[in-house]
Amino acid sequence: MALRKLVAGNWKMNGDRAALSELDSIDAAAEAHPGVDVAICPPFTLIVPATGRAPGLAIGAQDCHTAISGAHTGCISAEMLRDAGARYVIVGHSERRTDQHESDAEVRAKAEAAIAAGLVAILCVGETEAERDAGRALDVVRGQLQGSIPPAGTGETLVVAYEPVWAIGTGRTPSVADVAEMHAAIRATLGGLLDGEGAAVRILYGGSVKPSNAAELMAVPDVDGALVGGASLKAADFEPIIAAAAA
Ligand SMILES: O=C(CO)COP(=O)(O)O
Repeated sequence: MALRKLVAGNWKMNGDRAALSELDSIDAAAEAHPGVDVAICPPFTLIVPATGRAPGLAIGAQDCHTAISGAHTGCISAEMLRDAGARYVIVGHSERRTDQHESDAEVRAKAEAAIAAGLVAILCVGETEAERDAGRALDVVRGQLQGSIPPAGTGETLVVAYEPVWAIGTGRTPSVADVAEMHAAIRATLGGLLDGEGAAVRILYGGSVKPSNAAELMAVPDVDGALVGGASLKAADFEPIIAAAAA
């Protein structure tokens, strides 16, 4: 089943108000390709101005807390993100799994909080280079999915992003055959965890997606879009990726 593709940009800890000018032509590119969903996940500080500046784009966040509110200094809840105008939130990014020691159980709780707040959770999984070299990539990702997929997730509320850690920000990508093998394994695992809904959950590829490789990645079976880091910061790089997803 061909699912509607989603191209999401993760700005990570980059961007100030001046950078929002990039959204003008990204918004126009999204409008020019109505068959593709386009989202930008800027830092928290830019969510409100981003929604005001680019009403045609879906805006997302890069993390949320597991609780709705309370004594959690410095944290942001999914409800707050929804109130700010966000529609998506990334959970379980490998940078947070490493830097903030987030576990699969915590990632699942964040995804559940996001869905309860009416957001779409983009849940990230992916193996390290050592795990791939040891032949464990499929097992590692299956384990992450089993530990973190919310059982109530549907095609409307949940997106999975496969991001091999060693491909993030390195310019390296897995072979098309390796991406195909992993996405097929993720699809099968989702089927086991979510029954019929597993076929409706979009599976994005992320890790050094750029204009020069987007077309071949988007053509891989069960690649339902991309989660893009560095190449989402500049409209000139992001627009061709949107176009590749639309082709
Ligand atoms: O981590 C990523 C997106 O979440 C990928 O980052 P790059 O596209 O910069 O490799």
